[in-house]
Amino acid sequence: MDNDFLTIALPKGKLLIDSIQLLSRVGIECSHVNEDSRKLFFDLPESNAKIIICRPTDIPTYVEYGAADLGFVGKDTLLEENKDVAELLDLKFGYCRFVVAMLEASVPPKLPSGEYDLTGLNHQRVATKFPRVTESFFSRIGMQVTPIKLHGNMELAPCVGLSEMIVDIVSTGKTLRENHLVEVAPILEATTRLIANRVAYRMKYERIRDLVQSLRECLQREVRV
Ligand SMILES: Nc1ncnc2c1ncn2[C@@H]1O[C@H](COP(=O)(O)OP(=O)(O)OP(=O)(O)O)[C@@H](O)[C@H]1O
Ligand SMILES: O=P(O)(O)OC[C@H]1O[C@H](OP(=O)(O)OP(=O)(O)O)[C@H](O)[C@@H]1O
Repeated sequence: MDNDFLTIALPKGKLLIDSIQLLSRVGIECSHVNEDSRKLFFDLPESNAKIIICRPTDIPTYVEYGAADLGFVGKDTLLEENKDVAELLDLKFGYCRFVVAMLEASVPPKLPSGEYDLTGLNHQRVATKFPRVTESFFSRIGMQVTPIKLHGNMELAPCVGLSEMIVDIVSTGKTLRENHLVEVAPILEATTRLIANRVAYRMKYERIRDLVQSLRECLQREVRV
């Protein structure tokens, strides 16, 4: 094993461009990497590294099995996939929030604290791409729900009677508004994280430590600017 060589898994989709820009800024020049071609891996001999492009939800799996030493992944996906990987750094980009939402017409009353009273929704159905995060949130507030796993367009589910609620990512809030949905509870905030395979983290410790340090310094410089 070349303990200086890194295979880095990047997610196609919303997080790809920021991931490429950040890596290029810390000396792993990969600005030619893109998802427009069908090419899924890119050798970077000058950086002694390789980039592989994966579906965002598959990144923790590639890293857990060691097919990639490192991966860039949203905290939402990391929590949902629950793989045995090391979370090394919050990369700060790709900010989004997880919320519970439901149709405007069915929102529950509010408590004196200003929060919605969700207790009347016990045992209801929740459409989501994130059943683990959903169950864990509701069990934390003493409720049980039935998650219905979907792969996209969760907002449709309450509109057609598939579920009473959804748990999904909100960024601008436009998708909720356009489908007459209202946020009734925040769950958590997510940003992109750097994760590592646990064995690679030990075997390639110096290379990974130096990269983490460069990323940290780069992120701190950005905050100061
Ligand atoms: N509207 C959004 N605004 C900001 N970040 C988002 C938004 N939606 C998703 N994200 C973040 O980007 C990550 C990847 O989202 P993207 O939509 O590119 O892929 P996906 O379709 O969810 O993944 P997959 O194809 O594996 O199901 C999410 O896990 C989340 O961390
Ligand atoms: O608050 P907004 O800015 O409207 O963003 C929220 C939308 O973004 C995500 O969907 P995405 O575009 O990733 O589509 P998908 O559900 O098919 O993955 C999420 O699932 C919401 O539908």
